[in-house]
Amino acid sequence: MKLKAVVIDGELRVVHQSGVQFDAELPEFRTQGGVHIHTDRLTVTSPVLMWVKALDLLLDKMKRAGLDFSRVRALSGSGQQHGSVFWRRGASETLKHLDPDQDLHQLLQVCVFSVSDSPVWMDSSSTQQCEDLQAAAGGALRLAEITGSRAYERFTGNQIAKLRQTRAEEFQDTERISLVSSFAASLFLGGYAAIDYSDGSGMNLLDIRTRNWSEICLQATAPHLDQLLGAPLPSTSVLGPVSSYFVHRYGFSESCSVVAFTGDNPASLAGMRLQPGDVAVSLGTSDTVFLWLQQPRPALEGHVFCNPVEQQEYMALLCFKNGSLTRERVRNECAGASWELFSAALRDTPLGNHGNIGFYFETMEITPPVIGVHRFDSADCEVSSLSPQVEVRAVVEGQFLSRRLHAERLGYSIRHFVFSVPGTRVLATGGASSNKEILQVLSDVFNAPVYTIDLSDSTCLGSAYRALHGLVAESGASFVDVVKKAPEPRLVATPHPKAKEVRRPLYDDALLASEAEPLEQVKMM
Ligand SMILES: Nc1ncnc2c1ncn2[C@@H]1O[C@H](COP(=O)(O)OP(=O)(O)O)[C@@H](O)[C@H]1O
Ligand SMILES: O=C(CO)[C@@H](O)[C@H](O)COP(=O)(O)O
Repeated sequence: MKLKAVVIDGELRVVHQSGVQFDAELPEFRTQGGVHIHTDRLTVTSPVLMWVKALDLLLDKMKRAGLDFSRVRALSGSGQQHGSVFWRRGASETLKHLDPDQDLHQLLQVCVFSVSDSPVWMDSSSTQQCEDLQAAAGGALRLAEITGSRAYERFTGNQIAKLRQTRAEEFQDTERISLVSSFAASLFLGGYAAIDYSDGSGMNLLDIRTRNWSEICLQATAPHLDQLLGAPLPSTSVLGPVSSYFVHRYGFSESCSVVAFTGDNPASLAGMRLQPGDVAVSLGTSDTVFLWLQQPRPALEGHVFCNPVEQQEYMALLCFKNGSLTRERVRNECAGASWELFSAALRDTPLGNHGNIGFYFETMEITPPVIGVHRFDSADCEVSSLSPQVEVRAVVEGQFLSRRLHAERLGYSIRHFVFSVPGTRVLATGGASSNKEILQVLSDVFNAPVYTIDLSDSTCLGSAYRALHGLVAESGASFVDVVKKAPEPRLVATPHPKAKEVRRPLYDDALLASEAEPLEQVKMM
């Protein structure tokens, strides 16, 4: 988990990149993977001041590297979706008068946040609040029709309801609630930034058709919540100029525009210049699969968000919690903690893994909502272990099989695409998309060609593209036109000629078995 920055020039070339790793460079916050997992194993938070301090470090690194901030015409950004920041009463005054001689961490460490540990996307502790919200909205499907998703524990509205019920004093002391994205934008603006439609769709609070807060959801969550949230705005909005703090401390121009920040997945859609018909697979901390949608058709599984670059359109997304961290654990146990050895194991084992497969839901999964680890040998018998090399392939094939199954279900439910339709491109991004062997398995399991963009971090690049678009969006210029000079995605893997053949008997059988019986057992654990 990192805070990262990318700077592009007018030709869309990347001219600067920097990053700050939370665990390693800010050890005083004692996070693992950027988060604290609480003793109930359900509550997951991050210290909000760690994010603030990371921004100080990042901007200092960029300055030391010689970046001329005065040439930056616009900035935007993205944050992990769903996470929330609670500003204490009086914080807006503090934000307006930041002293450029001090760093942000010093200025904001006392009395600015009513909750010091922000709930993040990995949290799954608000089940009761989810049930309450669905009951108030008239059921899970009705809630999905309004907000694009049934109630999910990590969605911000349910986290807000939980905080109001369990920490009433802190809640009373809150004057504004931001998402991680609008929180970061607020720091640059020196005032509260609006939540954009796209990231706002991950809250179970926004009506994705009217693009306004849903009255039913607001009322079921907390009194006067609209005042705490502020009005949502289009994702392409210019929110204002950068604050005088950044002008004096880093030399930004007074006319540098702050364009609305958004969620990491929406930003990634922009960074990959996703087109209708493409399937994006993001292999970051979470694995996500997302598509461009023209019409919203919300279902009980998956999410529909407002589109971050085309105001009238949408995107569909599936999120899988047991992604990179699970692959890392198997790497540590079976491949000597080395990605090279992990990749070698994938090269040395055949597609289909001789019928061995595993499903590794080490923490409560989001899609599907189950927990437990199950391995099956070639005779479909459940086994307690596999040899190290086989285990490596089993985890990657099992993960992508599950991604494909749920994406196909989403595809069918929105009647949008079916894999193996000629021309379907899988666009891969996120940290693990730098691993060619992992991408080969993705291509084989999805039976489609896999493409990447030069930068494995499409969220950052997407934020830079969105900043550029924000400068001209009001005049009607389309995002596609603004980014047409960007390099085309590169083909990195094509499916093995036998992918389809091997897939049917081995993958689909294992898939049906896992989703029916074993997972039913898991559900009862
Ligand atoms: N060579 C590699 N092979 C497989 N996975 C990798 C490799 N390098 C990094 N990763 C994975 O990428 C993840 C980080 O991805 P990143 O996109 O930076 O995360 P985030 O979405 O949280 O910003 C790490 O958890 C790590 O497991
Ligand atoms: O919960 C979701 C999407 O709904 C996650 O995808 C978060 O947006 C965080 O992702 P990482 O960037 O940490 O993988």
